[in-house]
Amino acid sequence: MASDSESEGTSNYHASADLPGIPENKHLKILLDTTIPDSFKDRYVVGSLFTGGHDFKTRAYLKDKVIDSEMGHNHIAGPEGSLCWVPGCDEKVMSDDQGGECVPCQCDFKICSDCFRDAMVTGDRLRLGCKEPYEVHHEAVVAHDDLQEEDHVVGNPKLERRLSLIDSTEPKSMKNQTFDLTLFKTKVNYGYGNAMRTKNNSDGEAGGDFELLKSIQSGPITRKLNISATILSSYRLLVIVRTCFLALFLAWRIINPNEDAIWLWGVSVVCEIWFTFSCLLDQLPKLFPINRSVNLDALKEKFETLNPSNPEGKSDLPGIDVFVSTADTEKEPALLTSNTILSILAADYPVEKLSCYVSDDGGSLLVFEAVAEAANFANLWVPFCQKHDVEPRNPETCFNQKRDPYKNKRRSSAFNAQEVMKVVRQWREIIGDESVKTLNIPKATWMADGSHWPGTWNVPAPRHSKGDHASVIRVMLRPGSDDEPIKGGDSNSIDLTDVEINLPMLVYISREKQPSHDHNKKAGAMNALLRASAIMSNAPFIINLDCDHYVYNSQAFKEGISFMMDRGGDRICYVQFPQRFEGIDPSDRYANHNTVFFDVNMRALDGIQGPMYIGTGCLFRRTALYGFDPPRLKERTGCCSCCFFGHLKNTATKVAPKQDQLLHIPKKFGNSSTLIDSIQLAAFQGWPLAYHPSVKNERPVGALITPRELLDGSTVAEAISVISCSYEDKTEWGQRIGWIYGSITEDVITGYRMHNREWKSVYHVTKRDAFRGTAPINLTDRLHLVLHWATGSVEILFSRNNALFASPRMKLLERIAYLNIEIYPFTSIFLIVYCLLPALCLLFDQFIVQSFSITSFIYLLVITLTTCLLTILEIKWSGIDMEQRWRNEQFWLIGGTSSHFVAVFLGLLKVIAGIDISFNLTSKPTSDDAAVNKFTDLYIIKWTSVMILPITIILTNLVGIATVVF
Ligand SMILES: O=c1ccn([C@@H]2O[C@H](COP(=O)(O)OP(=O)(O)O[C@H]3O[C@H](CO)[C@@H](O)[C@H](O)[C@H]3O)[C@@H](O)[C@H]2O)c(=O)[nH]1
Ligand SMILES: [Mn+2]
Repeated sequence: MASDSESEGTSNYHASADLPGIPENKHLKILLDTTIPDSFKDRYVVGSLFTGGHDFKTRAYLKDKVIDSEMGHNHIAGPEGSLCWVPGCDEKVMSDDQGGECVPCQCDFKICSDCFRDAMVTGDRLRLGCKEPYEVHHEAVVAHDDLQEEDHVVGNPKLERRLSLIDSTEPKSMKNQTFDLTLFKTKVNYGYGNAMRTKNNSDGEAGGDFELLKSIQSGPITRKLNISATILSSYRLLVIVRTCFLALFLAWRIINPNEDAIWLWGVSVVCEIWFTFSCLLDQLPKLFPINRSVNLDALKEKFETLNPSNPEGKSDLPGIDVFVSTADTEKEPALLTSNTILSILAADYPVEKLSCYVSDDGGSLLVFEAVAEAANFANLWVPFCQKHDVEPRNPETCFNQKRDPYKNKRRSSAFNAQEVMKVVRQWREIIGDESVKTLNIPKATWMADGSHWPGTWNVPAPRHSKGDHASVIRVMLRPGSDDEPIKGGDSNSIDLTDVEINLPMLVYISREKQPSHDHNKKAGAMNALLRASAIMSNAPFIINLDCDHYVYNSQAFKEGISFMMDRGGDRICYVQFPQRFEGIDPSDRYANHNTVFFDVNMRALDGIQGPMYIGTGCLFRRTALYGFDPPRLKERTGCCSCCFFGHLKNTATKVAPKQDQLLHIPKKFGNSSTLIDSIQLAAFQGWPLAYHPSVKNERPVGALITPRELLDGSTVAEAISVISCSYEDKTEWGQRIGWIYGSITEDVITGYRMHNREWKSVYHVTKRDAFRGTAPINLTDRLHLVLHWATGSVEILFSRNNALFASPRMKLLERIAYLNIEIYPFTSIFLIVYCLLPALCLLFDQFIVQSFSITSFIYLLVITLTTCLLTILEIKWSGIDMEQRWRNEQFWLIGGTSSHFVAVFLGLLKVIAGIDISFNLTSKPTSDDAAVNKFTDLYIIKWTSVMILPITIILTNLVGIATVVF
């Protein structure tokens, strides 16, 4: 038995055998990492469950059998023979002709042939141990033959690059860090795994390099497709005509008051002015719509093709960390999450560059096990998809499986019963039957290996309930370690010969929760993942998916990355894909597809500064999420054709972030120095390829072909420390960094903040839907969803994120679009009044009706006519379905007279009385619901107070008509 104190102080990470409160825990073995060389540690990462948090000690629980199986894994060297000392490498040390170990430098730095070759090939013969250059007579010591083939590269001075290493042996101290933000400087050595060409060589080598680069530049990867000029000009003309008409009408209205019923006149004029105003806000941002297309062949040519800088044709694409959020197993079935995870793992992206992080806010063992099962199944599923080009790569949709195997069959429940019975039996033997009843048997939730689940228990207990549990990290699939893809054989149940069987990294994360801390819902969960992933994989790009949105198009990741890697891509903060839904009734009765928003408004915004961020299906640039400003370059041409006023403004070359911002970086980001150190690297890796020596913020070809570092235990332990609930105390997380807190529609604000910093975003409608999700189809749930969004909008209007206060950097039309989103719920007030007017007139005085209705009639007629024409043109340029467009209009009236009005009410309640509004998680339909009772859900009408108003309107109008008729 090792007591905790024994290992304390020697390391911030230790694996413990003694889990308190676990009887007869024979499965677990003591492991003190201090006795284990670095290179071994990573092997324990996959087998260990890391827990910790605010006042929990960080621990790694490890199982015997895991060690055994890991040791048996064929691409991990056994304990015999020394291993390479290069951080992250676990290859055997180079051997000489006689098979004995050989060390290429007198400093005795042990190195494997691959790392040695890398040090030579990348052109820098820096000795890794003593930092002196290696001698050039390397052929003598390297046993590998293939080095000879690359001699031309080694010998080519033009390709010399500097390989820099972050000294990982240095203790990870979190204090006394002076932050040197070389983020946007050009002469920097970026961390391990990223060779950086030295610039400004005296003999003009850099110029030579760019000659070489030009030869592989095959034109743009992405293109903007303009909408047909005839359609667009008629659209614009119509908008102008309509605006003029409305202005004239209003003027006439104001000049000619109806003396008989001045109240009626006043009310209707106010309503009409508002409608005109909101109509204008809605219309203006739609004047410059665009479409986009991606050329994946060009991407491949630039990033995955043989060239002198990339002699093996390895992928030079940047990494992507995918975040999946889930929070409640009742409303979000674990099977749904597993399917989403599998679709991500099977996406067509280089495995060594892809990681998937699952955030489980419920801390549920069920989700944990589901992720583990998914990881297990991925071994078969991912190569299978690759071999047979399966689409979509979500097993459930693919096989159209009809039931949820997890339903009513919770492994943990069965296991609990077994464990409890065991304890009862033991006690019976010792102290007879009677007293057993009074015994206090722990109601823990047990894991399959006999340990307690550190998260939420089936029978909640202190420190083990929703909202109160330790943090948990478990690496379910370890990152690919080899630079060579591992090809499968046909020993499996399916023949995987020549199919790559390496898998992306998969990590289960449940952040720590305590009742004393606000967890900030999804935004909080995303920020925890943002930090943990920075430490564990630090991909420069992040894709955010809700658990119910899966990858429907395996090329989607590459398509998104194309925009980031194209010229000018360094100024893009995110690429948003449309939300597309499955399981919606064919007639789309309640406009669930939201086509007008996704195909008209968002496309139009894309032509200004960019679409909004809508919570899921979005590819982010990590540094944009960190709250940095975009780089501003004066030599940009041709990339800003979309900007309305943009051309003139962007001439100043400012280095971002500002100097005074830099000094406070550690405080803003919290005290993990690993996290802070990772920022520069993420920025550099996210830049597009250099195409001209004078252009800054671009990276050299081949900088990302080196394999990434392997994870070790202390890294995961560091990741545990950044997901504790106290980490964000006194930092700017949620204020200026990461997903923004305090709003029920955190997504809109998070995107808005980026646009406010002058970042641009891109909207990409792929031919085959990139992602697909679910949406509630019955009226009640639909109205609640609308209520959720509308309340969020009202809330933003009354916050400092109001678009009226936007910085001058934000494009005017973009600002108008955000303003439109913020005020649209208010239209409901005027709409309701306007709808009630005719009925009221009928009830009171028929003469008034006549004078009122003639003018209103003209007004409504023209509005309707122009709207119809505009709609037809919109349909022509966005290609949406006529019927769906009509549904949208219909539902706008339903939502507009109900949810929107309640939203205004709730929003004002919050602003004036400070009463907080909370929304429940949206229930996701299970496959059962969808398959067995197709769309019966559609007709379910549950009573909701939201419907009071539309019903009142209908009744008043009916009564009005009745009084006239009878
Ligand atoms: O405490 C929480 C609450 C929610 N979630 C996750 O957040 C996602 C979105 O929640 P959901 O209830 O499905 O929201 P929707 O009603 O679908 O909301 C839409 O609008 C929200 C606010 O604008 C966005 O956050 C969502 O991404 C977007 O899909 C889900 O994956 C949840 O698991 C958490 O991780 N932790
Ligand atoms: Mn959702």
